[in-house]
Amino acid sequence: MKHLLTIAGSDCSGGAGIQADLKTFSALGTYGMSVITAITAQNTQGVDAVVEIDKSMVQAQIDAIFKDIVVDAVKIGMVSNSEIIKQIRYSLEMWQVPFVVVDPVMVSKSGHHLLQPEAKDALIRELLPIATIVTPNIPEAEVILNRQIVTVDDMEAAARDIYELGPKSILVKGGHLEGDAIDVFYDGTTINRISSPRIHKNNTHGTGCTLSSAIASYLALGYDLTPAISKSKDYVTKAIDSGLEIGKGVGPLHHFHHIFPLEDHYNNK
Ligand SMILES: Nc1ncnc2c1ncn2[C@@H]1O[C@H](COP(=O)(O)OP(=O)(O)O)[C@@H](O)[C@H]1O
Ligand SMILES: Cc1ncc(COP(=O)(O)OP(=O)(O)O)c(N)n1
Repeated sequence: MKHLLTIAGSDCSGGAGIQADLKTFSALGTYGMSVITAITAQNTQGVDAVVEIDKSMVQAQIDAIFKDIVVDAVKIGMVSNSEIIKQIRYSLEMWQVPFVVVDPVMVSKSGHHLLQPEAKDALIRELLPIATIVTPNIPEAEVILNRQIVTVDDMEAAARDIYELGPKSILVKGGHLEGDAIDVFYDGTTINRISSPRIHKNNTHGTGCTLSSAIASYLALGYDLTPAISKSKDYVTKAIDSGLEIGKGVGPLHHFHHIFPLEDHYNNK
């Protein structure tokens, strides 16, 4: 059994953040653990309030896990402020982990800031260089690079430029464009487009959290980056397509346990 850790914010409605991450870990047959950086009061319609956790408590949670349990991969999501970001960098350098997936969460679909604007530089400086893969959506890639991204060619150029900021690889997610859902992967050598049909359903809350947690799970399970991304995208696509109708707004994904039988992992490794 592989042990996965998410360092992220809590979404009390269960669609995004820590809750989506743990559901993904579990559905993919891994053991999930969490370090909470912030508590959000949110639902399918928006974010009502955020309380940030003190950095000393973030440190204490990380230490409690690592001094007792082997961690096979970490996914980092909502990190809120620069103090928490610096703490995460310090703690992960101290404890070391084979794979770090950084989802640079900045703004929720409903438009609420989940990263203080002052923390953007700290996120780029402290977390990108320790990332096995960083997974910005288009608005996040635009903030990181300070320029607009409107086509898939722009996504490719963005992937090359964000790679220069230090991650081992990058996936620019295309959920915010129209047409097929095309993501762009770059590992410093080759650019790949990973495409899936766009699903016209209203339950896409937590797609980014789910994708990054699935990638972390598949890396821990022994897959290389390219197959880990393809399998994760397949997982997200099916989880949207199930059309879970919960809440009055943008609903959550359905984390089917039966989509990926566990033997799949162990036979294909
Ligand atoms: N309507 C959709 N149909 C199919 N795939 C989607 C859809 N929306 C997003 N995706 C996919 O979900 C993943 C998360 O992307 P995105 O929604 O851009 O991230 P975020 O949740 O961080 O904004 C990507 O692989 C993207 O291509
Ligand atoms: C606590 C928390 N973390 C992250 C997000 C953003 O999640 P994401 O997967 O990008 O989904 P949407 O916000 O795009 O639905 C969040 N909302 N809350």
